[in-house]
Amino acid sequence: MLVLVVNCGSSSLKYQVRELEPGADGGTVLTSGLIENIGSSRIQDHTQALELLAGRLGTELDGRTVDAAGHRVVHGGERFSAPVLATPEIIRDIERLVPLAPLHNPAAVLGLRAVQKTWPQLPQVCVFDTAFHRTMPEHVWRYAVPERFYEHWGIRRYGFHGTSHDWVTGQAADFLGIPRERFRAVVAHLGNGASVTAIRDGRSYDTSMGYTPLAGLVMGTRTGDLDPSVVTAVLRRDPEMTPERLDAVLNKESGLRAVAGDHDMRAVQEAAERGDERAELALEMAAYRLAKYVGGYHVAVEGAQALVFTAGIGENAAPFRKRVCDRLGALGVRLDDDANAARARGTRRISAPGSALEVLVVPTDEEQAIAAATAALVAG
Ligand SMILES: Nc1ncnc2c1ncn2[C@@H]1O[C@H](COP(=O)(O)OP(=O)(O)O)[C@@H](O)[C@H]1O
Ligand SMILES: CC(=O)OP(=O)(O)O
Ligand SMILES: [Mg+2]
Repeated sequence: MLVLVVNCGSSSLKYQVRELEPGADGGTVLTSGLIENIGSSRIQDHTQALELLAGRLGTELDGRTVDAAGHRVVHGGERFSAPVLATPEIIRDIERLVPLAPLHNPAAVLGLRAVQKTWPQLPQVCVFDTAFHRTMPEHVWRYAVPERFYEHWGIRRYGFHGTSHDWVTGQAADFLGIPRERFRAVVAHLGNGASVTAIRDGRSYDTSMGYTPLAGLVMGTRTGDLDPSVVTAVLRRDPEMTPERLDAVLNKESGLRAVAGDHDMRAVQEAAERGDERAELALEMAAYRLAKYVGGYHVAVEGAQALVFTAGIGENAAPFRKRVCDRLGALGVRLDDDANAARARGTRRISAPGSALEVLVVPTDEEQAIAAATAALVAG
């Protein structure tokens, strides 16, 4: 079976076509690609990115046709706790969740509809970022707010990047030879969006994102954790400010972009190396915030066996990993500086012998996980 996997991130569209058997692993990759910098002058939006993709597939597949498409959908709310076959009604439900994930669900909806238009008979499956975090206990997913916030509006913590956290957890446990159901870890998914998850008994116990993907770490363009009074204060003081405008400021004009003037980690690192003080400050803020979470989650899981870095920054930004690990000496974390700096690929250990936690880099593979779930659902 040929499965097209579509992963619409906030600034990128990753796709793969995989050949696989239902019930087996993610199979082999026939073709793949990445359309980056969505939102730039070259590629204005996801619709344009999808047009580009349809054109490329025509030539890359050499006449073969895909049997199903699997989509990464960021917000599944409380309704979706497992992958589902997309119907027009399901797509409308995902659209209804747009206010909860303004950077992401619109892209997923565009992707679902664009594929439907191009290949009307193609079964499509939605795989949700929120599903993996459904194992969080109630004292973790609750906010200490009046009950009606949850009852009327579903205001609770959901957590995101679940497909990635799930996949990376399995890979890390395998690498270390620890049975997954006994694996305790802290997994840091650091991309444009970034989140850290406490893994207990191989499952999600806590995670840094919340009601929306705005909470937690300092990200490329998002604030991460913030005193909610900041929101009410700005709304009161700035007569021009509206909730929609402030949403955009907190999601798209904050984080590294606000502090360092650029949202891209490569650019911020280069600026810091040139001695740019704002870039240096942004990196210290981001590393400090992450280190605090790692300490907290080490406690949450009653002693993590491993700290795992993944996604664009986690897999590639060795100086940033070092900044974080250097703050974790009190936990007994010892980095192997050479292993950390080595330009390697694949799952690898970067901690020194005797480190209290194994520190690993594990490439994430959301596409493989989505392909497997898609094939299983379509075949079943
Ligand atoms: N070699 C590298 N060094 C430092 N940062 C990198 C490197 N490669 C990619 N990144 C960073 O990874 C981030 C994008 O991660 P990615 O997982 O692709 O994001 P998303 O899927 O959320 O769009 C960007 O901040 C980018 O600068
Ligand atoms: C949920 C989220 O932040 O996704 P991304 O990292 O793709 O922006
Ligand atoms: Mg991503």
